[in-house]
Amino acid sequence: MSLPTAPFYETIEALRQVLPLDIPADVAMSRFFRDRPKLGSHDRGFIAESVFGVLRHKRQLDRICAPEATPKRLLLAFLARRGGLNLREFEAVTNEQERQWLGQVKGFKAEQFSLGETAELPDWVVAELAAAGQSSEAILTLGQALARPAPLDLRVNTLKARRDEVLERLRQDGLTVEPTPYSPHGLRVQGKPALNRHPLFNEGAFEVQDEGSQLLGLLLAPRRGEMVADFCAGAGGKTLLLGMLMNSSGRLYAFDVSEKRLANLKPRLARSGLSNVQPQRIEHENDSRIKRLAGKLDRVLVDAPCSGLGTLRRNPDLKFRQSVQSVDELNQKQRSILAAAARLVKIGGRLVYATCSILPRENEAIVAEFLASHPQFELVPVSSVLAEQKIALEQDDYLQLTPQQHGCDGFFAAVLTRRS
Ligand SMILES: C[S@@+](CC[C@H](N)C(=O)[O-])C[C@H]1O[C@@H](n2cnc3c(N)ncnc32)[C@H](O)[C@@H]1O
Repeated sequence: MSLPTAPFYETIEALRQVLPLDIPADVAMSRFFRDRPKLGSHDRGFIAESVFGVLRHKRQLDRICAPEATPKRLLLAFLARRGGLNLREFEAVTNEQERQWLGQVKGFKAEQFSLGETAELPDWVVAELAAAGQSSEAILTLGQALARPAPLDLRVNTLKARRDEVLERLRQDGLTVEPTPYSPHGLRVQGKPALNRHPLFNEGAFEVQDEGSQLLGLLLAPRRGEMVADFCAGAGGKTLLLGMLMNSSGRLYAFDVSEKRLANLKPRLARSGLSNVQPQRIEHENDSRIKRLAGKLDRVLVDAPCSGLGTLRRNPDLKFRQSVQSVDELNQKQRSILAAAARLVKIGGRLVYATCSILPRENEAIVAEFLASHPQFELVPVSSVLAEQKIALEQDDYLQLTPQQHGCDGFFAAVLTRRS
C-alpha cells in the first residue's frame, strides 16, 4: 500500500509552520488545524502524530538528513525509521533519487549517533546532567523515556465524584483506564480520547492533570479552613487540586502575573464547584498587593516558571526552545519568586518549591541556595511527607519523578517549613 499523498503533503506544510520553533508547537498546530476545518479525524491524527514524532526524534533526524534537513526529508526519514514503512510505500511521494537516499536512511546505524542524539536531548542538557554526576546510561534512559508519547492522566474531583465511579463510567464508554499508581485521585487513560466534551468533564467530576503534578499538590497537604497561596497558579492545575483537598473551605489565593492564564482558570473553577479560591493577577512577585499577607499563610506552593524539560513527552519542542541563557534567566526568577513567596509563610507553616524540570540547577541548587540565606526555614524530607499522606512512593529528601521510573512527567519538589 502506498502512503496517502494528501495527508503527507499537509504534514510537510504543518512542519513548515512548526519548525521555525518561534512559537510553541501546540499553538502552531492549533492554528494549522483551525485553518483546515475540513480535515478528517484520521488525517488530523496522522499529521499531529507525524509532526510531534519528528520533534521527538529531531536530533537523530537532523543528523541523518544533514546537510539538508528540509521538512520533506525529515518527514520521510521519520516515517522510514520510526513508521516501519518499506521503500515501496513511498512511491507516490518520492522520486527515484529520494528512494535511493531513503535506503541509506534505513541503514544508518545507531552507533553513529552521539550521546545527545541517542538520548534526543540537546548537548547542553547532557553536559549539565553529566556535570551533576549522572552517568551516560542514566542520561540515555531519561532522554529516551522523555521522547515517548505520554498517556492521558486525569484527576478526579472528589467533591463531585468518587474515583471508582469515574473509572467505571469511562470503562463503560469503551476507554482503557486504570487508577494511577501513586496519586489517590488519579486515573490513567490509554490513547488520546477527546474527553473535554465528556459529560463528567462538563460536570466537573475530573480534570486533565499529570499524576506527578497531582503529587506536588499532595505534598503541600493543605487542610480545611487554612489560608493557602498557589503563588504561580497559571491556569490552575494545582489550584483546583488544593481547593479540593481543602474541601472548598478556608481561603486559597491563586496568584499569577499572566492575565491570560488566570482567565483560563475561570471556567475550570466554575466546573469544579470550588468557592474558596481567590484568583489575583500580580504585577511581579514583590507586588504590594501581596505584602499584606506577610507571615499570615499556613501553606504556600511555588510551582515556579521553569524550562519545562520534564514535560518533553508532551512538549517535545521545548528542548529546542530553551538554552543555557534562558535557564540562566529562569534561575533568577526562581530565586526571586521563592524568596518573595517565603515571606508569606507564617511560623510553623509550609512552603513547597516545585518545577517540571530535570535540571539540578533549577531544582536542588535553588533550594540549597534558599536554605543557606533563610535559616528560619528547614527542609522536611519528602519521604516523611509521603508516609504521612500514605503514598507508597520511595523518595529521599526531595521528590524527583521521572517517566522511566514513575510513568509520569519529570517533576521536582522540596518541602520546607518555617521554624522561626
Ligand atoms: C509552571 S507554571 C504554573 C503551572 C500551574 N501551577 C499549573 O499547575 O497549571 C509557572 C507560572 O508562573 C507564572 N509566573 C511567572 N513569573 C511569575 C511571578 N513573578 N510571580 C508569579 N507567577 C509568575 C507564569 O505565568 C506561569 O503561569
